Amino acid sequence: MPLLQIENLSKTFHLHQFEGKRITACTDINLTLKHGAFIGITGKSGAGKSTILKCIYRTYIPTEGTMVYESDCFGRIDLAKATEREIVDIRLKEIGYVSQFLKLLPRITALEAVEQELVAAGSHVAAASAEARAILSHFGLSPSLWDTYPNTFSGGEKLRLNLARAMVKRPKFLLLDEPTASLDNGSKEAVRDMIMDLKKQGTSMIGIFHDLDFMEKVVDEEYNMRDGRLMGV
Ligand SMILES: Nc1ncnc2c1ncn2[C@@H]1O[C@H](COP(=O)(O)OP(=O)(O)OP(=O)(O)O)[C@@H](O)[C@H]1O
Repeated sequence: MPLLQIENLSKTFHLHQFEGKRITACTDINLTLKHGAFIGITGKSGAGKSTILKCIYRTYIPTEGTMVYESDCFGRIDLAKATEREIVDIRLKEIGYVSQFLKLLPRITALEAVEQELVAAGSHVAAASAEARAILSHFGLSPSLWDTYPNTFSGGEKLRLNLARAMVKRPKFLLLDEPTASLDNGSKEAVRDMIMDLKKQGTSMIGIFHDLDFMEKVVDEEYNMRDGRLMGV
């Protein structure tokens, strides 16, 4: 059994404020992710790449299709039909999501944001603090920023904090939406090291990339998206 089997996935948005206009972001997506594998997806802006990741993470509820996932918590489960409670549990313990956009509660410092992830997953506070510091250093987030609020961080700083938050829990399955966007070469190296490290430990991943050189060095399989459809390359 693969880790994730997506069949006939489609997502259509209904824009009620525009007289019911519809936008079909992705259509008839079929994808198999084996345990421990890394799939890379490229494609033009607006092709529907992020929509696939957001359906898997259940930020969006798919319009059609199934996404059967081998969960540690629940066994085989269709993420398209899982309850909100099941999704919350799976996000907490199994699936990480990284993007450049950061949604944090106000007045939570960068260090606390990483510590919280670990504590929510069951770590002790002292251990969480040490691990959080180590991973923020790994991703080159300046220690002078650790005790400040991330809402003023640059795009690259937000991304590095997001990477630290998602990767520190060593999730079983990681979704990466442009994990190297707006990073300098040193930070890209840190992301690559962490990806290779997670791969060695068996983490399965799906990532969206505009940086094809970076992608080709880390993924096992590549797909290209065009007009909402997924094609092999
Ligand atoms: N919440 C939403 N409501 C309405 N339309 C949406 C929504 N999310 C995405 N879309 C539309 O779906 C299409 C695909 O968007 P998506 O973000 O998946 O593309 P993408 O390939 O990830 O693009 P990019 O590389 O620019 O991030 C776009 O036309 C977008 O406007």
